[in-house]
Amino acid sequence: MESMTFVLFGATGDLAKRKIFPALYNLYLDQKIPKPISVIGLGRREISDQEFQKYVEQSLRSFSRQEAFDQEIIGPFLEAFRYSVLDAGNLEDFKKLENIVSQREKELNLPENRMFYLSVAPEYFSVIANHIKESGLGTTKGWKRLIIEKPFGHDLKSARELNSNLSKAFKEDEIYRIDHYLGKSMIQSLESLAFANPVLQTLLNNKHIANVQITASETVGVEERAGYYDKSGAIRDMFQNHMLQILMMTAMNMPKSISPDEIRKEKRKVMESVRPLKKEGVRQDVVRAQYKAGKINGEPVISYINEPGIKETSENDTFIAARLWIDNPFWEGVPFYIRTGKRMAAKSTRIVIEFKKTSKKEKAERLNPNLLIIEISPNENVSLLINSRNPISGKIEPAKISLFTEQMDIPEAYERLIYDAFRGDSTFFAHWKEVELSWKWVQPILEAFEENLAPLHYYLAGSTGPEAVHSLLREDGFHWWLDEDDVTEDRLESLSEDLLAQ
Ligand SMILES: NC(=O)C1=CN([C@@H]2O[C@H](COP(=O)(O)OP(=O)(O)OC[C@H]3O[C@@H](n4cnc5c(N)ncnc54)[C@H](OP(=O)(O)O)[C@@H]3O)[C@@H](O)[C@H]2O)C=CC1
Ligand SMILES: O=C1O[C@H](COP(=O)(O)O)[C@@H](O)[C@H](O)[C@H]1O
Repeated sequence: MESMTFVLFGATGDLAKRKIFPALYNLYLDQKIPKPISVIGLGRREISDQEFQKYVEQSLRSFSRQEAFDQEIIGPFLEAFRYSVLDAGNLEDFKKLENIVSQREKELNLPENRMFYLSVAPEYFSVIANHIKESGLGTTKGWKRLIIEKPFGHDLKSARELNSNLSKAFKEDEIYRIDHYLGKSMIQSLESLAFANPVLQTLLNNKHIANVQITASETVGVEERAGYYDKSGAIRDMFQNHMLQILMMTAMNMPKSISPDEIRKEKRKVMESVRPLKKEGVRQDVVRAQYKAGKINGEPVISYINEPGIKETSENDTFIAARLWIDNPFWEGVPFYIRTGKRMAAKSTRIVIEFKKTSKKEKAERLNPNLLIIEISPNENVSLLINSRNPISGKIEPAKISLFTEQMDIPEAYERLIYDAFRGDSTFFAHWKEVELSWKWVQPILEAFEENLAPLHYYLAGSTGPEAVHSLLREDGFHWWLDEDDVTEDRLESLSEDLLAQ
């Protein structure tokens, strides 16, 4: 890993405090950080280098995964940090920054490798990229990289504009678009799950699969982000990026080789094959909804429109579900159901793959279909629900084969992604083509919502979504699996018992 300068725009913000500093520190403790490194934090407020280092230390004490705060350990880490005041709109501030960066490169004898992390509001992305170019900061004898946070655009047009602006200063292979779901360990394991298990590889196609269900349910509400969320909704906040990324990772074919280019090429092919929607047809395949007051874990929860900062007339979606078809020879005829929502019964991100019942006997005896269950968070697990004969009763009973990964103290998504960016590995960052294809697919849905062509449904906080999301599957003869309060071991046990009782 080459030494570098890590330039952090938005160093006084929430994301830096909760995720970026702790990720850097954990990488440092795990010896996965370039040595030496220069870190330059930027924000508008006036603070000294010493105050900034204290601020970083506080963030580590509150949010670091590993607790190692002896002065001889934390001291050298903090010593790498400097701070400079910068207003994104002021080119002079960038020229001043260029001096600080160059001076530190000389002091530490660093090559001119510069990583720019934009942890600021999206309206600053283009101007910052432009000023990096104009000030000479981006003209180096080493490499330069840009890490950019979501949201990447607000719709197809704005995403294209943003990309065109960024590409005046950075080439595609220098841009690392963060989608933190791609940093989750189970998502990263999806491709090797099939690759390392020919038995699964053979089965994951339309000959054997009845449907695929992808869920990301959250118990939290809009939190302190009313201003952003009420304009974004579940469709832009979760669906266009995280959910479609999970779809691509789940449905892609085996890449020819495990390289960033090949993996991203296969992901792109999935998005190219997803059957486009027309805005007039959105209501048939998409369910949008908003939460009303309810209870979560026995505690009362207010409705979305009563959340601080949300207008009582808001028709924003806090839940979205869709039925998608992938028109390629592997997945032709297999519906993919995707849903995500806030204030639902449980926090759970998971993929459930339902196998077809192939024999008449299976159907006649109403046996449980086989399920491949991939739990992404908060638990990480892969399990297979199969039917087996109980040697004592002679009955066929569902049994679960679990492939537990020990719950070690595994690195957080931001740690993995920043480490990959340090090494120049872009596999688990979103390529522009993936982002563009996702916005293109989502665009008719945005238009249908705007033109009220799809009704807004309601669901109770603490539920599993509106009735319409259940009828969406019922129409096809399916139902959502593991849809009760929790996806725990107990839940799977009781599922087995329910099926047995049928
Ligand atoms: N927070 C989160 O959990 C997540 C955030 N994101 C994304 O990360 C980015 C940052 O979010 P977050 O940290 O929450 O935002 P905050 O509002 O907490 O912080 C914004 C940062 O930007 C700086 N800033 C504001 N205006 C300017 C300006 N004109 N010029 C230079 N710097 C400026 C602020 O500096 P100062 O305060 O000193 O003025 C502050 O450091 C956003 O794109 C957000 O969408 C993505 C996923 C999750
Ligand atoms: O990007 C986002 O993700 C979080 C959910 O992330 P998770 O890792 O906890 O599953 C979501 O709460 C937030 O609204 C969204 O912006």
